[in-house]
Parts: sequence; C-alpha cells; structure tokens
Amino acid sequence: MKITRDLYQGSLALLTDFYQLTMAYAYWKSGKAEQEAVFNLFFRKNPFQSGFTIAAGLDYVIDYCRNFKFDENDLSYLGAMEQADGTPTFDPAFIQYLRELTFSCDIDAVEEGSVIFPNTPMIRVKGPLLQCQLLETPMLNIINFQTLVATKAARITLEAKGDPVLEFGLRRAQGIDGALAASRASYIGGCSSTSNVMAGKLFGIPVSGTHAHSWIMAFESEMAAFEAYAAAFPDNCIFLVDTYDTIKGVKNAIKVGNALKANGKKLLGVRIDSGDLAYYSNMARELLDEAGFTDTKVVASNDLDEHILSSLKMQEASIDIWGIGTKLVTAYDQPALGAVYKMAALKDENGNWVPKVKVSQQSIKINIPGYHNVKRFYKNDKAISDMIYLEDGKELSKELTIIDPYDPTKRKKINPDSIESKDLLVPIFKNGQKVYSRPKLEEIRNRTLTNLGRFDKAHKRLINPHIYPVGLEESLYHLRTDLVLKAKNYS
Ligand SMILES: Nc1ncnc2c1ncn2[C@@H]1O[C@H](COP(=O)(O)OP(=O)(O)OP(=O)(O)O)[C@@H](O)[C@H]1O
Ligand SMILES: O=P(O)(O)OC[C@H]1O[C@H](OP(=O)(O)OP(=O)(O)O)[C@H](O)[C@@H]1O
Ligand SMILES: O=C(O)c1cccnc1
Repeated sequence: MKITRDLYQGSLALLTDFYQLTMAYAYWKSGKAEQEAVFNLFFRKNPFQSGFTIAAGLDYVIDYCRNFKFDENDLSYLGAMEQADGTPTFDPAFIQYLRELTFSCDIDAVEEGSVIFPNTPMIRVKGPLLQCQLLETPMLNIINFQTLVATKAARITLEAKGDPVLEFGLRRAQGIDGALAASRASYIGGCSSTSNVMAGKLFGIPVSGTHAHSWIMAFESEMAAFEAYAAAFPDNCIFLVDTYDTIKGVKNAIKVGNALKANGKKLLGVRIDSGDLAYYSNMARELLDEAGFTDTKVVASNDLDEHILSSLKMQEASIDIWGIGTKLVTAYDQPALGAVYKMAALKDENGNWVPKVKVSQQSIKINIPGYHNVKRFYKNDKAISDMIYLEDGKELSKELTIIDPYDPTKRKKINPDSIESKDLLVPIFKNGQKVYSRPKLEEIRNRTLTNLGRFDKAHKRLINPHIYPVGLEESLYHLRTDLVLKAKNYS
C-alpha cells in the first residue's frame, strides 16, 4: 500500500527522536550495534477508562519497516551535523554503516482489530540492537495514535448498537496525517464511512456525507435549497434541517420528499446538528411517520461522543445514524495512549539470552522481561483470561498458574489442554522479510467486531467496566520478581 511513502515522498528513516540516532552511533562505536536484542511495544492502561483496547496501526508499521533505509539525502543531512565544537556529530564510517544498513529484524505482532489489554506485547521486535532501537519512535508514533482512535471508535460503535456511525472528523483532526490515520483507525473501530475523500481513496473506506448550512444559506429560502439539492442528487437526499428552525426544516424536507416520491425517488434522511437532539429527533420522526416517510432516517451530529450517544439512546431519541467528528478523531478525552517500547532481553557473548527489566519507583513502570508471547484462553466461546508467558521452547505445564503482575494473591489455574487458546502474536517479518499477508481493511474491521463479540459485555460497559484478567505465567512471574529484587540489591 505504501501509504506513508506516498504521502511523504522519500525515506522516513529520520522520523525518529535524535537520541535514537545518538544511541545508534554509540552502539556502533562500542561494538554493540549488531548484538541481538528483544524489545516489546505495550501500553500500561486502557484509554478512556475503557475495559479494552483495539489494536491498530500495524499496516503503517509494515510500510515503515519495508521502507527502512537511509537515503542519500538523509545521510548528507546527518553527515553535516556538527557538535558544539564544530566537529562532525557522526563519524563518516558510521554514515557509511547507515548507508549499507538493511532491515533484518524479526517482528511478531498482534493483528489489527484485535482486542488487547495493558502490559501484553503488541509488537515484539528481535534483531540487531541498533535496528531495534531505531524502530522505537516511529512505531510508537504510529501505534499510539491509531490504537487510541480505533478504541474510541469501538466504544462509540458499541453504544450505537448497530446504527451506522459516520466519521466526520477531517476538519478538526490533528493535521493531514492525523486525519488520514484517524479515518483509517475509526473504520477499524467500527465506523461505517468517512467524510474524508482522500482516506476513501487511499484506504478504500466508504465515503459518505450530507451537506452544510452554507448550502441552505446560498439560496433565497430553505425550500429552494432542498429543491436544488434534490435536482442535483435525487438519489442521495439527506437534508440538514436546522439552519433556521428545525421543525419547519423537517416540514420543508417532507415537501421536497413528496416531490421526490412523485418521481420514484426517496427522501433518504434529515440531519439535525443542534439543539436538544432527543427532542428534535423525536419530533422529526413523528412528522416523517405521519407524512408516510417511515423509511427516512434521522441523522444526528454536534459534538457527539460515546457518552452522549449512550444518553440519547437511553432517552429513546429517534436517531438512526450518527455523524461524529471532533471527539472521535482527536481522542478528545485522552489524547495519548502512552504505549512504550522496552528492551526485554539481550543476547550475551556466549549466545545466551539475558532477560532485562527496567526497575522504577512506580511498580506499574516495571516491564516484563524475557522473550515472551501472550495466550488468550476461551471458555464457552468467551475470552476468560490472557497469559503472558516465556516463549523459550519449553512445553507449557498442564496445570498453568496465571499470576496478576501487581497482586500475586490474584491467581488463576488453567489446564491448557481442556480449553481453547490462541497466541496473539503472529509473525510479521522474519530476518527482515515480510512473511505476513496483509488483510484488507474490511477484514480488519470485521475482526474488531467478531473479537469484541467474544468478550463479556461486563468488559465493554462505559462505566466501571469489569477488569479483564491478564497475568504472568508462574515461571515468568518468578523471573520478573527475582530480577527486580536483584536490581534493588535484595538478593
Ligand atoms: N438530549 C440530549 N441529551 C444529552 N446531550 C445532548 C442532547 N441534545 C444535545 N446534546 C449535546 O449537548 C451538547 C450541546 O448542545 P447544545 O444544544 O448546547 O448545542 P447547540 O445547539 O449546538 O448550541 P450552541 O452551538 O449554540 O452552543 C452537544 O454535545 C450535543 O450533542
Ligand atoms: O461536531 P462534530 O462531532 O465535530 O461533527 C462534525 C461537525 O462538523 C460540522 O460542523 P461545522 O464545522 O459546520 O460547525 P458547526 O455545526 O459547529 O457550526 C457538522 O455540522 C458537525 O457538527
Ligand atoms: O457530510 C456531512 O454531513 C459532514 C461532513 C463533515 C463534517 N460535518 C458534516
């Protein structure tokens, strides 16, 4: 698809924090550039006080890795960088090393549209330390935002209970790529369409829309505006009825609807964009039904989010279609997911993996060490628990104990042979070669819907969702505890 490439001509290798390059240089200088490492990308808390998160952005990461190359332009920029004393920041031999660098990592990742939870690896990167390091910033940039917006969209579409949700965010989104990525992630999260035509073209998302107040204001009267629109788009009439007076607007729409009917056409809908949406949607429904327009839909917009949508459903508002922009694409109530990328293991000179932990004053910030994967267990077709475990070639015990990483008294015993389970990380790159065949966006969107369907509704409610259990397999729990104690000089 090469979307990032199409948008930003040339290499994206410099789309990174400067410290990644200074570390890369210092790794190279100290002979550690090629030392094998494992890093994991994960987040620590579900966003929006949600009970779940929806993975998104992997497709962009694949593009990034496939195009991972410093081009001559990048290299001359880096080569010309100087330190305070006027000496070159980077040795020309290092610039040559970057010139010859080819991506050679193994990447395993959770597929887009998967339901995921805090602390579990979303992306696992294994490869030369220097390359693993350089991937940190761009991968976080991509995954943090798209995952956030896909989760917001999933929360909104769950509350819409099957009603179409039209994404209207372009004008309020964070810049050009923010808008495009948000449209893509919104579709993954369950939106039905986007108003962003370029997102439609690039990603194949259905494009839809109504018209603005300016259309009405451009005519002598609202009636004249509706009639002119009907003449231009007899098969796509959704009239915005609140420019002057919503009730009169609905009545005018009905009049033009009757003319459409007489020509064998249909009034598809009316849109209400202000005022009490419960009151006006119910009034509109009544008027439309009385006039025989029982199929005509009521579309609502105006600073909606999952909470207002849920409230409007509770108020029995007669809204069939929801237009949502600002609060969706800007992830309004939580503008960052906070996903991080941490080293989990490093190979020593004898070829043995050495697990690594980062110890912090805050226990939530202590990472999970070792080369690990995450397994999801299902009972009666519902997901019951996720287990992070060491993928060290050893067979898993028949009597697994899963331990909560922050409260070891919370445990679950599982016999993996007696219930359905699935590893969430799937191979994406092997030795730098892509081994994953990318699903179509439609397939990813369906995955979100089916994945969410396999979780109890207690995890999906807006208020105080039930916490889904995610724990460490016993031996990984002990490894982590021992490493933390050692790092704190207790053993
Ligand atoms: N019945 C309702 N219950 C809950 N929230 C509602 C209801 N109707 C509208 N809202 C929401 O209330 C917020 C503000 O609505 P308000 O009626 O003040 O907007 P408005 O008519 O556009 O007013 P203005 O733009 O002049 O401030 C919007 O986010 C809207 O979606
Ligand atoms: O409210 P959102 O969820 O962001 O949805 C998109 C908004 O964009 C349009 O408004 P417009 O830019 O015309 O401004 P106005 O309707 O607020 O005046 C539209 O009428 C929606 O209200
Ligand atoms: O098509 C619409 O109705 C639309 C598009 C963008 C923003 N607000 C509304």
